[in-house]
Amino acid sequence: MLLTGKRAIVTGGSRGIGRAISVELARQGCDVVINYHSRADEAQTRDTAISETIAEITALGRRAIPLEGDIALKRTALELVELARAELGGVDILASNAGICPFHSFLDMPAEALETTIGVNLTGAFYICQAAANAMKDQGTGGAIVATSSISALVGGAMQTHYTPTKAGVHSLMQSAAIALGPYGIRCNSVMPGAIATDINRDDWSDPQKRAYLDGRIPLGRFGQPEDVAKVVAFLASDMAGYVTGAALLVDGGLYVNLQ
Ligand SMILES: NC(=O)C1=CN([C@@H]2O[C@H](COP(=O)(O)OP(=O)(O)OC[C@H]3O[C@@H](n4cnc5c(N)ncnc54)[C@H](OP(=O)(O)O)[C@@H]3O)[C@@H](O)[C@H]2O)C=CC1
Ligand SMILES: C[C@H](O)[C@@H]1OC(=O)[C@H](O)[C@@H]1O
Repeated sequence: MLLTGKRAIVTGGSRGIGRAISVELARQGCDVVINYHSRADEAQTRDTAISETIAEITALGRRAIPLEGDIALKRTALELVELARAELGGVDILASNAGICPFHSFLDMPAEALETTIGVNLTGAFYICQAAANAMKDQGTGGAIVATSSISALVGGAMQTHYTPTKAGVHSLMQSAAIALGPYGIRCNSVMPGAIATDINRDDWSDPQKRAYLDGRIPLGRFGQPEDVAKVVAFLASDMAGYVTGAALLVDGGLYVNLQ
């Protein structure tokens, strides 16, 4: 195990990549505070998702402590860190992962779609990184922050003009935070997933033509699974990456480098 006895916070941890990160961190020895958030009309789906995640972690013999809350709000970040302190005695690892991507064309982008996407993906990442870093600094034992950026930090998407800048922003946040927090022994890195099969892109990829096109562009010949990303997050959070900070790691099956 890479992370025996560590205490972690994972945002957006009920489904998809965040769920896989929560479970992998537990498999590697962490207890985990898990943040999630759903619209009221999705309550049943949400409750099932978080319950399944908790059950999986409990079966591994680790603790899973859920906290529902909108990560765009600073209040949620402070509550998450307070919960980790109260229940686990502190926080050693943060996986800042929560994100949304409501696909929309550029020229008629509603202000609300833009502002919500920036709020959850970038402002939310800032607040939780700041709150966790303050706790790690106070503890005096260092820590590791791994943010979920994206291949979309490096390349664009016509239906993602509100989204790709947030992922570039998360990448940049980790670079600057690595400098600010290095003196406290806190490492900050990001993962850049490529095309990973989760709910976020289910509708977009229901178009068979788009799916076939993407399929053909991935040198490793398959879409990624959430677990492909989670393993890299666990590595970056661990002492195996003890001299890695300010780095970004593509987890994309080679998609980014495949020009022709
Ligand atoms: N899938 C992909 O191809 C890629 C994904 N990414 C990034 O990976 C991250 C995870 O995405 P993915 O797993 O695919 O998406 P999913 O839609 O499967 O999961 C999103 C998670 O984020 C949570 N969430 C959504 N909004 C909020 C909010 N306001 N506050 C707190 N939690 C919230 C959801 O909680 P709930 O279940 O309660 O709704 C859920 O746990 C995102 O940052 C995304 O940008 C990056 C590159 C590629
Ligand atoms: C949601 C998209 O399918 C997914 O999100 C990303 O960040 C990737 O670049 C894909 O576009």
